Amino acid sequence: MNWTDKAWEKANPIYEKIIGMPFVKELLKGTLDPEKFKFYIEQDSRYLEYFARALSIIAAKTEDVNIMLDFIRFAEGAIVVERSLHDSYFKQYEVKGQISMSPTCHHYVHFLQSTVYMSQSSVGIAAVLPCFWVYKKVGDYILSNQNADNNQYQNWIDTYAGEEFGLLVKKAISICDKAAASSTVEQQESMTEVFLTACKLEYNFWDSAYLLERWNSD
Ligand SMILES: Cc1ncc(CO)c(N)n1
Ligand SMILES: Cc1ncsc1CCO
Repeated sequence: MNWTDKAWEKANPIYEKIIGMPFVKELLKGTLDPEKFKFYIEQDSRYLEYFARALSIIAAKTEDVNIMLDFIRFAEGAIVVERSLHDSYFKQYEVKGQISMSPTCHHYVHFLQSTVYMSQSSVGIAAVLPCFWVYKKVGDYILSNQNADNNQYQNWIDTYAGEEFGLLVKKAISICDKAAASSTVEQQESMTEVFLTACKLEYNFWDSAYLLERWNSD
């Protein structure tokens, strides 16, 4: 069994909870409160910038030039997706000025940042894998279960359920399996730990948008 098969088996209960979340269910039906989606998109824009930074750090740290190139391209892709969110949803929702990070967004981006800086590249790769894989699974789940025409969130759904994104996800999974295959058991355990933490943070990220999370002192 590949490392990613085992890791997904452990992550599956978290994924099952994610597809049962009100945020995801209402996104699927198109009934999600636009205020909640706006909150999500604003936070996601901050997230994607730091995600791209994390991917770039992995690119810089890996010894394999082919993997370096893959991660440079992933980082570019994340910035392109961020820009397209800006161009469409930010205009639609009239978002202006700098957005400050919610506690959960802050937690997630700094978890990624410290993991990629402090750990060897295989562990960094495992930490960013849920950002690819969970979104692909959720995007596909929504696409195959939705029946509403004219979903106001279709643009978002198509980004992650699309074939283009699917190819990137396959590539990230295969890089992770190769990295795990040349790692010790202890290193593989570290990979699994950060992978599961990132899956939990994906849950929290949607949850925090649904709750319009604030800092307690605000
Ligand atoms: C929080 C979060 N995780 C993953 C993705 C997809 O990479 C995203 N856009 N936002
Ligand atoms: C995982 C992910 N999410 C948005 S872009 C991206 C990587 C594509 O390069």
